[in-house]
Amino acid sequence: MLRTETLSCRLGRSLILGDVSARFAAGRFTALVGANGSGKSTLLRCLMGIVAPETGQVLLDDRPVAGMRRRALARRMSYLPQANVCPDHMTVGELVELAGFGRTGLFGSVSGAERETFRHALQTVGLEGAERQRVSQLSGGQRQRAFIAMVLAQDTPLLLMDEPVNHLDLRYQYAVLDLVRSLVTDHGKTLIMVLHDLNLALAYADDVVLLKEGRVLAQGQAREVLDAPRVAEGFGIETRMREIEGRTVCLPRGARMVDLP
Ligand SMILES: Nc1ncnc2c1ncn2[C@@H]1O[C@H](COP(=O)(O)OP(=O)(O)OP(=O)(O)O)[C@@H](O)[C@H]1O
Repeated sequence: MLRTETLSCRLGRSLILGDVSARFAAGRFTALVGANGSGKSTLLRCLMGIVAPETGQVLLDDRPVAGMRRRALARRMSYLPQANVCPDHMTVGELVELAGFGRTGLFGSVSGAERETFRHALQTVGLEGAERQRVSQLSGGQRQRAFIAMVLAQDTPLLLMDEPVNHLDLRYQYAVLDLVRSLVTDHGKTLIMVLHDLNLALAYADDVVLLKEGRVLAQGQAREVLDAPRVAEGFGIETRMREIEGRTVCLPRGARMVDLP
């Protein structure tokens, strides 16, 4: 289990996170939600040990992440940042092969099994056959899918993803979310994902951590946390929750919508 204990974080002079004690249960999909600027990306970066907390700590199976070696951490956790960059000349195949670094080191050779993992990751995001294409020459959504493949190919027990489906068309939003859901359900992986779409969080996530202004407003099972009063408090909007085919769906209230015939 990954958790933070009374974590606070300052960037420049601003306190970005304050007193955050969040739990990310093993073998579950936790969606990290909250308004723009509420601190979701900063919290993910603290979890990865990229940003050092001012006070408090991040614990992985009760051990402080701060004391762990980067390589050991890379075998346990993979991370997809919100903005991804790679050298201009890098191909899709080379990008995905970077996934082996945590296991083999930068100059280790790639085994047959790993090649199969890379191929499967590319197939999942619909980029099989694009290995020789330059990442810089792909569309925004295709590029995002290449980076998702790189993270999937790392095959770590824990995956942290920052808004991975934002630029994707619906087919690949669902393909990526279906896949990560099955990694959690069928393969026991632990997933922490920043998601803006509350309906995707309700459809795919087990748990939710809702941030507001750098603090945890609520956490727990998605359907319990995401009710209309909490969404109003967290996002400053009026919504209504409806049950459709046994699922909770969040709809805008008061917004002008198309009249039904
Ligand atoms: N390097 C930095 N220096 C100073 N402030 C920063 C820095 N990076 C982020 N911030 C501030 O920290 C706050 C939280 O940013 P963060 O990116 O974690 O929020 P977020 O919830 O992920 O937002 P979004 O939904 O817009 O992606 C924002 O007010 C942002 O301006």
